Amino acid sequence: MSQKILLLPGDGIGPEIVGEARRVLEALRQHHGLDCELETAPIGGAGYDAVGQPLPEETLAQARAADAVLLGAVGGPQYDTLPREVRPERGLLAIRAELGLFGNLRPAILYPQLAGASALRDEVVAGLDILIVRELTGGIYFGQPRGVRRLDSGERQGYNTLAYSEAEIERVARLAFAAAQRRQGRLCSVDKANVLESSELWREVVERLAPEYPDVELSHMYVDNAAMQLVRAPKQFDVVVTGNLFGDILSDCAAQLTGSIGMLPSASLDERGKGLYEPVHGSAPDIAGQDKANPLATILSVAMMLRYSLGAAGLADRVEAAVGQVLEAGLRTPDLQGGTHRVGTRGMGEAVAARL
Ligand SMILES: NC(=O)c1ccc[n+]([C@@H]2O[C@H](COP(=O)([O-])OP(=O)(O)OC[C@H]3O[C@@H](n4cnc5c(N)ncnc54)[C@H](O)[C@@H]3O)[C@@H](O)[C@H]2O)c1
Ligand SMILES: CC(C)[C@H](C(=O)O)[C@@H](O)C(=O)O
Ligand SMILES: [Mg+2]
Repeated sequence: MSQKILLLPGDGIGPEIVGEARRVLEALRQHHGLDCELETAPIGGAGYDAVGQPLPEETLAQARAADAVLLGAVGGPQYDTLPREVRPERGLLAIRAELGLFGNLRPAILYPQLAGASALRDEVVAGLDILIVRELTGGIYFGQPRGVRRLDSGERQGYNTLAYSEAEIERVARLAFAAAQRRQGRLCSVDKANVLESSELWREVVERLAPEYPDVELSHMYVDNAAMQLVRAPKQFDVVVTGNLFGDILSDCAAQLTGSIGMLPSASLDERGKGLYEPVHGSAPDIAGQDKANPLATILSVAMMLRYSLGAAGLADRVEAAVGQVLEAGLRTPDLQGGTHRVGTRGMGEAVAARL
């Protein structure tokens, strides 16, 4: 049966990179029998421009009806002065919450062809393959109360709430334990349990689950040390599980180990494994519309979509192999050092599609 894929290009470089992902999907449809229908809908600033909402109702309905969703990126300086409730980023947070996408898988893999492009020395990063499992629908991003209030002194105070329930911790921890079982069997839970009560509970719940996964070696690390260890000796990590804000920050940090943030895909999954797929990076307004953005994070997100939501692991392998081949051939977008052929967004997308 034909599978429905919803494309949400969003803002900035979003339409450019999703355009290249579409090219890859069309190559799979034409040459490898992928039976899919592609639809497109606005989100973020594009949603605001279209109907005054960063997550239009129609877009949400289409996302619910789709087998999988691919998102580019949202946001841009032209939207930064809008009221908070209608800013593009709220549209992204809303679709994650509405679809119950609590488990965000962010693999950071160094392609061997990009060894010299990593921020770290070859011997420290060669063969790097980390999976960051970020909790995505809780924590300080969603905690209530939140807002800006007037204090008795007359000055304003901005405030947010960091809260995690046992159930929220347990479901993301189980996802991470299961991922570790399929990988090297090591799970590091990252928190700030020396200061935060929410982290103390996080650590307790993760620890309580450990006996159910005897084949996984569990460790705990404070987030400040984890940031340092990621750039000191990243290969000590196999799977990292952490909260929403810590995971946001650590995944951008891990991106640089792989050569560029333009290389990091992600999958945001619900309880049943249905998902939204998106590159880890943002809308990159500084390079938008210039054919400079690296589309590989989005194309690799398509591979994750094929593997996790569309039951097409073989096609996922093909897409990842095609990415390896274009890097092997020396093609590089401006964000990637080295190589022999400078290409733009389109040139990179066409090269991957051609190898399919
Ligand atoms: N998932 C998302 O939609 C998402 C994620 C992060 C940031 N944002 C939004 O994006 C806007 C810009 O945020 P930012 O500048 O902090 O982060 P960003 O990730 O957009 O850009 C950071 C830097 O990385 C570069 N970069 C990012 N993606 C790239 C790619 N594919 N190829 C080459 N270079 C790339 C940019 O040019 C920029 O120099 C903001 O409005 C922010 O809220 C959205
Ligand atoms: C744009 C923003 C809401 C988003 C986040 O913080 O989750 C982004 O930084 C990400 O990493 O997906
Ligand atoms: Mg981020």
